[in-house]
Amino acid sequence: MTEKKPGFFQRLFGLEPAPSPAPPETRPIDPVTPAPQPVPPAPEPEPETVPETPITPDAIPSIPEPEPEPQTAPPTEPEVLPPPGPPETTPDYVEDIEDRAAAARDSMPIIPAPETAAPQQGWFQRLASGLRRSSDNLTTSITSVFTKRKLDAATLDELEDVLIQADLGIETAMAITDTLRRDRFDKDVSGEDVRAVLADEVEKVLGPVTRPLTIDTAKKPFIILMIGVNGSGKTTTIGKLAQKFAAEGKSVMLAAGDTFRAAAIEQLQVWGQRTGAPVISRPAGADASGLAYDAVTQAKAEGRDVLIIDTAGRLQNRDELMNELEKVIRVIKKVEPEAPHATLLTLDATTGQNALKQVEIFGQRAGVTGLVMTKLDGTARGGILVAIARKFGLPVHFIGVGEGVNDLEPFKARDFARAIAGQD
Ligand SMILES: Nc1nc2c(ncn2[C@@H]2O[C@H](COP(=O)(O)OP(=O)(O)OP(=O)(O)O)[C@@H](O)[C@H]2O)c(=O)[nH]1
Repeated sequence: MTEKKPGFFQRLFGLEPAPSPAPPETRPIDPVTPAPQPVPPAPEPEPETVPETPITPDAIPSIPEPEPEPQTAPPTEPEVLPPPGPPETTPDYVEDIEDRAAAARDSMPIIPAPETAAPQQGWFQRLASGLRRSSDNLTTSITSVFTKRKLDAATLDELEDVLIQADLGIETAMAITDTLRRDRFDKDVSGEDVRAVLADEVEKVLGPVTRPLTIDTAKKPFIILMIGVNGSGKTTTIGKLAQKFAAEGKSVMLAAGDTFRAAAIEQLQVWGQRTGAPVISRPAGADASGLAYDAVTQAKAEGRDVLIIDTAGRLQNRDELMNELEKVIRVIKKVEPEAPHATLLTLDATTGQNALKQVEIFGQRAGVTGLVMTKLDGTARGGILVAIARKFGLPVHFIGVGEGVNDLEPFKARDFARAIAGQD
């Protein structure tokens, strides 16, 4: 192996970014507002000027919150689990919350699902344009490294740096430079040759994690638990998935398990309205595990095909919040011992290296079965998916490249590899 330049690892690890956006340490509890606002019409997008986390007007906005009342500590978890069927899960109570949910739904305007920014484009075009910041970053750096015609050791070192800084991970960076060293050392090599090797290597890593989310129709309902840090895209992804499943003719129920934020409950109710899926909810501040219990009980009773349970965003290092998540899972298992049938971790691609930590801790605490990476359109750090795939080998089910309803697609290794390497 070639000797590294001084300060190489220091630069590498010194570059680790803080997770973004930084979620609040305490959670506000909001009064429930009656109905969401209609989404404004979409202006034309400007791909060249995508901000770090683009919020397009045609997007599903996170419904703005009223002035928060700071709360110093999240709701505490009781030491002992309530016996099956806590008071708030009695049939009367369930009926009551359903009536209230139905009344709330009926009073809402029908809000069409936001379209993707460029619906006329095929998925690969949208993926490529979503990943443009990542691929431009890589290809520009690669081109600037390959100024000499013959491939030498210094150029390979520089290339390795570039690949690591693009968050691909040390192993993948080394695999790429090793291939070039073996096949092309002291030979003419162009940026295009390097991009081809990059695409092949990325595809090799991502191939094994490309696994679609399969809904087992024998499970009624198939229960999906959506988890992740604050703002990683859980609720939006639930909406997009609900839309997909509904379009496949499945009967879907949603559970507004992010009981900390009134806006998150409303956001889910809007998605329920759009997709025709009933939403089980409780007022903000209610116990999330009790809500999950109600939702599973009701979805079972109604013979729903799919139940998707939202959860409050939580940082992986907030132990008490991770305990609460474990409790939600335990309570779900009381009604349906094999559930959740899928526990999906949403990862915001813009968080870069911190996503590795999120996968590790959420995996340990909540038994993540698959990943959804969102916001690949808002970052130059899309390479992090490669590092995550190599390190954890967890299935990547979906990726999101925008806020529109069609901007979430099943993950495909070859497409991703070509797009990130800037290949058409
Ligand atoms: N650009 C872009 N934005 C996205 C994508 N997915 C979600 N978003 C946006 O990210 C923001 C946060 O999404 P939410 O779905 O509210 O995230 P959450 O994880 O439910 O948030 P909490 O409830 O705070 O934990 C919203 O503005 C979404 O529209 C994506 O793939 N691309």
